[in-house]
Amino acid sequence: MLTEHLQSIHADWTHALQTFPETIRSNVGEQVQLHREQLAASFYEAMLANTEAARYLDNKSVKQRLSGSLQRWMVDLFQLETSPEHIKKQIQQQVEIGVIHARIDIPVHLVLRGGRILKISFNDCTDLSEDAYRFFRTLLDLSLEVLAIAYHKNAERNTRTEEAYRLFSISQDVGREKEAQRAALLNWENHILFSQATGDTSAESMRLAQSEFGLWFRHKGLHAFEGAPECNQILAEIDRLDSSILPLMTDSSADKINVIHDIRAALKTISFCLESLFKRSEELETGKDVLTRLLNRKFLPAVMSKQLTLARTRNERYGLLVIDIDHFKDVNDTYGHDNGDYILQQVAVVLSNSTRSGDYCFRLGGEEFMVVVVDVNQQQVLAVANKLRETIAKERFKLTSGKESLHLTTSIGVSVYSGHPDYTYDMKHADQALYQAKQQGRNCVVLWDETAD
Ligand SMILES: Nc1nc2c(ncn2[C@@H]2O[C@H](COP(=O)(O)OP(=O)(O)OP(=O)(O)O)[C@@H](O)[C@H]2O)c(=O)[nH]1
Repeated sequence: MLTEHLQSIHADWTHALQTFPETIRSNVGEQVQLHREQLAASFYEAMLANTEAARYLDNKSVKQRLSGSLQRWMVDLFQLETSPEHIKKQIQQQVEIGVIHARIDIPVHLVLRGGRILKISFNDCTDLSEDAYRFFRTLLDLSLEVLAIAYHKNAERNTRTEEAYRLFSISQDVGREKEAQRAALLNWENHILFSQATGDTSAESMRLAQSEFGLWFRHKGLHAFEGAPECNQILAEIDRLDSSILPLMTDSSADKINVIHDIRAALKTISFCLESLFKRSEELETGKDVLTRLLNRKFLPAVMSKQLTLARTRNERYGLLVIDIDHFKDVNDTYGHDNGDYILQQVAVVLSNSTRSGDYCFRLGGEEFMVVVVDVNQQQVLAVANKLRETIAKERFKLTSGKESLHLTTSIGVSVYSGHPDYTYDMKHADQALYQAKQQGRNCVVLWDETAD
């Protein structure tokens, strides 16, 4: 589903394809195809000459990857196809590019500058009718508009998450806040019961939304926990209590015992949601995965952008190890989930103890971990990966009974910083190498092969 903004772009895109005759569109498409190398060359020449843009680029990546991607993007953009599905696909592709720009943090003005360079170069290397140039500019502008929308949305989301987190961690002591809000909710319940007993049931003084808890939740909690699904659930329960259940307190035909039960049940749901929100925020506050105490995924962007800056400015390369426990499902199936959890904790300890203090150990999720090995070359990363694999294979992992133990093996996919400004690019390669390690029979290390891409 396209958002409202993108739907209007879809309409404009369709209109542009309908307005310009096929002869013009096909002519422009052919010229883009013919001059793609030259267009990409002038684009990157101008970008590399710009100090700000050059921070995101280097000659090797331009030659090996970026120039080819830019050429493919342009040729794709000027395909002759005009079906609504094709236009939708085109728009979605531009959205994906905008999301990557936001992740890499490439400012929009540089993207616009790129668009301007392409327009000038296309003019310089072709000799076409004014209508053809107009078509070229229209489609390029539509694409840039989508890129900017996607960029803005994602950059804004990142900032909002950070803001919410900051607000919470700066102004609150999470542990104390949790206790205070639990107590506020309990106070409200006591207040309701007391009002019922004394017959003082004026609706306004009883509304949960206006209580200390309600005010805190609506003004601070919602902001701090923004985006969490429990927020809507709490809001819905507050609303249900205030608008449907509380009025029954003054309704002489309602069964008061049932009303009290309903209030209790709603408060229980709210408490439960609140508990899980706080639990997540404690995890967020420390940046640690609750089970293993390793770093959680949330902190990947922060850590990786620091590493990328070091790689760019000080030429300190890093390696990524994506580590997956082999046949972990069998461990759960044979010894139960608690033992599975216990083993994950022990694997995390081995990872922490076997890496240097400057390295970063993440739990990516489930039984998959990642180590960012800092300041290394390819040979050193491979040595670290092999040492880790051997250490884990030699270890005896205890079961919760304390009596038995078992051996485990791991498969490890390795990639080395490639110069790409988007860290997910190298992570994807480490993932692909891990897949190969599993294919090769597990309990092994595979380095991502650059020539295989
Ligand atoms: N105990 C426990 N198990 C988990 C956790 N997260 C994921 N798992 C389990 O990890 C297992 C992963 O299984 P698969 O993805 O099939 O992989 P595998 O059995 O390790 O097999 P290969 O990776 O192919 O060697 C599943 O059984 C998940 O339920 C967790 O937090 N605790």
